[in-house]
Amino acid sequence: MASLLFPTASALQQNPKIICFSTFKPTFHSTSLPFTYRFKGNPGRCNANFGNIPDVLLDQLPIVQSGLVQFQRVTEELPQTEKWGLAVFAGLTWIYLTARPGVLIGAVDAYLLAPLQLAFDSLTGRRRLKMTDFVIREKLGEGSFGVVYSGVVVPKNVSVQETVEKRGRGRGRGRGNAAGLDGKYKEKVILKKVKVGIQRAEEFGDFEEWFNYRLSRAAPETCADFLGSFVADETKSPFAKGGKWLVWKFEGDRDLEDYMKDRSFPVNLESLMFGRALQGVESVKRNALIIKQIMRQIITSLKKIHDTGIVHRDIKPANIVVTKTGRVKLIDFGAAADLRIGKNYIPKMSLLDPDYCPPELFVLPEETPNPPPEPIAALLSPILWQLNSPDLFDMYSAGIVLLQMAIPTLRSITSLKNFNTEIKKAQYDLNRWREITRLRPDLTILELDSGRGWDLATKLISERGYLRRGRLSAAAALRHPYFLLGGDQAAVVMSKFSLTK
Ligand SMILES: Nc1ncnc2c1ncn2[C@@H]1O[C@H](COP(=O)(O)OP(=O)(O)OP(=O)(O)O)[C@@H](O)[C@H]1O
Repeated sequence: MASLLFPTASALQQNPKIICFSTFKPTFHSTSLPFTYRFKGNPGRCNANFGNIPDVLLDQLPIVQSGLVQFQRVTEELPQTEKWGLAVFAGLTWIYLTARPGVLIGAVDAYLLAPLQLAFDSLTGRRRLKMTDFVIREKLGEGSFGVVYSGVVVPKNVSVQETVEKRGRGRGRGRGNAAGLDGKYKEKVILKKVKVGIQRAEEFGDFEEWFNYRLSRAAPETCADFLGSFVADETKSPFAKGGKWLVWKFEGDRDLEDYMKDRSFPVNLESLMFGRALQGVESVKRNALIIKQIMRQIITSLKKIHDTGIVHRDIKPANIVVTKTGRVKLIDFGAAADLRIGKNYIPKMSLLDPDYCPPELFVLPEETPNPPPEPIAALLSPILWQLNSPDLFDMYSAGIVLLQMAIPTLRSITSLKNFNTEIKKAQYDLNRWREITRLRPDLTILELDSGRGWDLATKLISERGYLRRGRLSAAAALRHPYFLLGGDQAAVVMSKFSLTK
């Protein structure tokens, strides 16, 4: 990195990488350098602060500079109207390239940041994981394409024979210390074994890896910290030679589904999220604030991933982990689709959990063709996004999560299934559902503050309206009165300053 701050004449002569953009006509130049740099007037007066500019960008500056000179020369000769036309065209192109899902930033990510990340990870050894780096603790779950385990990282100077931790005290999802492994094994991880021999499992494993790397660059705070992948080099249960494994940092003991199964929900999340800041608040209001904070975090994360062109497609409490600092993170990107370049998008294929899936079933209309090659898909993606608002798919699922958190009787699998049957009958109109339901929902939490929570729920759980819109996007949901002036944010801030947490 080179730091450029108020360059003086001598600095300009000494540092081959200083360029003053504000002027173009030459009065000073240095030829002792690989490029010829020209500056107008007194270079000591050039007072732009470039901050820390990476060398790789600085190397591009001569090209940019000469481009600007060329541009100025060309436009100088043009008549005024054409100059305006050019400016409008440049403006519209800029708007198009920066509109969601961000063709320009996507190209920077694909052609610059991803290779840089790969180079950095290779240099630091992050991409050289191997099976002997980990000891498996216990199986946490199994999906269609993978089996998930908790595990620990074997410290560098230690070699272990066993691949699976021996049973003992303190076992279980990261609780207690790593039993039998004498406390040296402090770094807990989550490992997902991609199933071998299952149709499309390997493909989904590769997609999940790709999405995790992409999000680790674009929106790292939204998802579990991805450590990389490895291929097992021998068969030693549960490893099978040639099988692929994905590894994440262990983010928390329980996911939102685990917390919601507990009768004390949402109070069981209070101390994690707010410390003691809600003490003294009346019970219903306290519950409402906890739920609002969880919902705010889920929707903020959704907004960030949607901004990158990614739709998660499997939002549900089991795919939301709560960290020990009270942060909510999204996991399981195996079903996600990047609609900027068409990654993991196959027309008419849905990989859904029917309990959380919106009525349209597909993220894009069924007649959408197979995506073209990635650069072309990327160029067309703002149009596709404007016409179809694929992000609203996740917003419906988020609405179901809100309803389940706020209405205790909707938390069991059976009652959620009944709800889905009823809401279908009510044509996905929550107000109509309220009149016909036999589930006797307690709507107290949603009815607080003049029913703001209920209003938000009705705008998330709905059919798509005119032009496939209607349902609130993540950005619009965050502007809904339910979140505006929400006391949950104030309580989070207070808990940060409180020493009693
Ligand atoms: N980084 C993590 N930190 C803590 N717990 C995690 C993490 N990743 C996953 N888990 C736990 O493991 C469970 C299963 O993970 P996940 O949902 O990714 O796999 P799955 O659904 O079983 O597999 P599939 O991808 O085949 O659907 C989660 O519900 C969560 O409780």
